[in-house]
Amino acid sequence: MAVYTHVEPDDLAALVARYDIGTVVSCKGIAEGVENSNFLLETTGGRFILTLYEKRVSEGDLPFFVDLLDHLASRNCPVPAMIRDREGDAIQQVSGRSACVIQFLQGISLTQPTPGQCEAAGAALGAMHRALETYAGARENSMGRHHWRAVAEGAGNLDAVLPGLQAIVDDELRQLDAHWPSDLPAHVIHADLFPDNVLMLGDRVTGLIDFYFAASDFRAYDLVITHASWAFSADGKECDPARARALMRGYAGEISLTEAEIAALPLLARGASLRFLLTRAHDWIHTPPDALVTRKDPSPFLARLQRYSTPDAAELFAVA
Ligand SMILES: Nc1ncnc2c1ncn2[C@@H]1O[C@H](COP(=O)(O)OP(=O)(O)O)[C@@H](O)[C@H]1O
Ligand SMILES: N[C@@H](CCOP(=O)(O)O)C(=O)O
Repeated sequence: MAVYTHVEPDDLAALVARYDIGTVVSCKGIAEGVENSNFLLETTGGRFILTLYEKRVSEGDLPFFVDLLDHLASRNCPVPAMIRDREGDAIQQVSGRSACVIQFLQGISLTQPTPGQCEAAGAALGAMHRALETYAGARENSMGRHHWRAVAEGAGNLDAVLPGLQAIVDDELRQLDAHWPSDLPAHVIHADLFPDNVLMLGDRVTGLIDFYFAASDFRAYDLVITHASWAFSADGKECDPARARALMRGYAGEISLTEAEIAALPLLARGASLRFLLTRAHDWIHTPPDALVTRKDPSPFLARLQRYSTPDAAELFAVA
């Protein structure tokens, strides 16, 4: 359960009173998620998500996320609307946190997607990338590769998370610095399109959510984040070829990767694996003991990093 900040009933009633959404019926903490405090808010006007933004979301970035979702909605991407109050404001203050009331979307977050669902997710990612090619906004990727060393240092004793991890991370950072590409197609990307951030009904994508890591970066980096999170077993040790191919096929139906992008995929995927390994290791050490949250295990992303480093890793990205 991700609830770091609690909302008093009077504060909630005052917040809801700013909107034309009726009055509060119930408000329950949501079990999924690790970054922000999320509540399922029921009012006499319907069902909404109330998000209070925590540690990794800066208040100054919120107008960018609101604008990004407006752009994607205008291009028919299945993203939730940020609800505006009577003054037209989407961003509020509650319990000392910035907060938004967000449209509730139907659908289920998957844990073990089928190949058909992977294909649909790949297609939704590709369609979103096409919509983002025309998006004028930009945001520096605060979780991008120039920040990984600082995340590693900020995490503390990595060997306490997994024995030998510090040396692995140091070596990987050196290799990625030496070989990271500099000139691939780039625009704003989602940067965290894990299965829990895609809502689906059967094989249909009903929602793309949780854009709070969205930033300017290589589109192929977004693709490998999705590959790493959709195509592997839960322990990160096995890449399922059927799921991987389906994901790549769905994406290829929307976007034709350049040769340089295809060549870079294994290295970008190592970077993506390191990025989530590091933030999970950081949170493993630093999550407050009283937070209602289930910490995420870093080790499956070490396993992915190792798989993407094997000589045949390019085969994991085959379309057929
Ligand atoms: N717009 C939405 N419609 C329906 N459910 C949502 C919506 N936004 C979030 N959720 C639910 O809340 C959970 C946590 O949201 P998420 O944005 O992923 O949190 P976090 O940023 O903390 O990781 C999601 O897995 C989903 O179940
Ligand atoms: N997807 C990341 C962490 C961010 O969590 P989310 O709940 O916002 O997707 C991970 O799995 O490490």
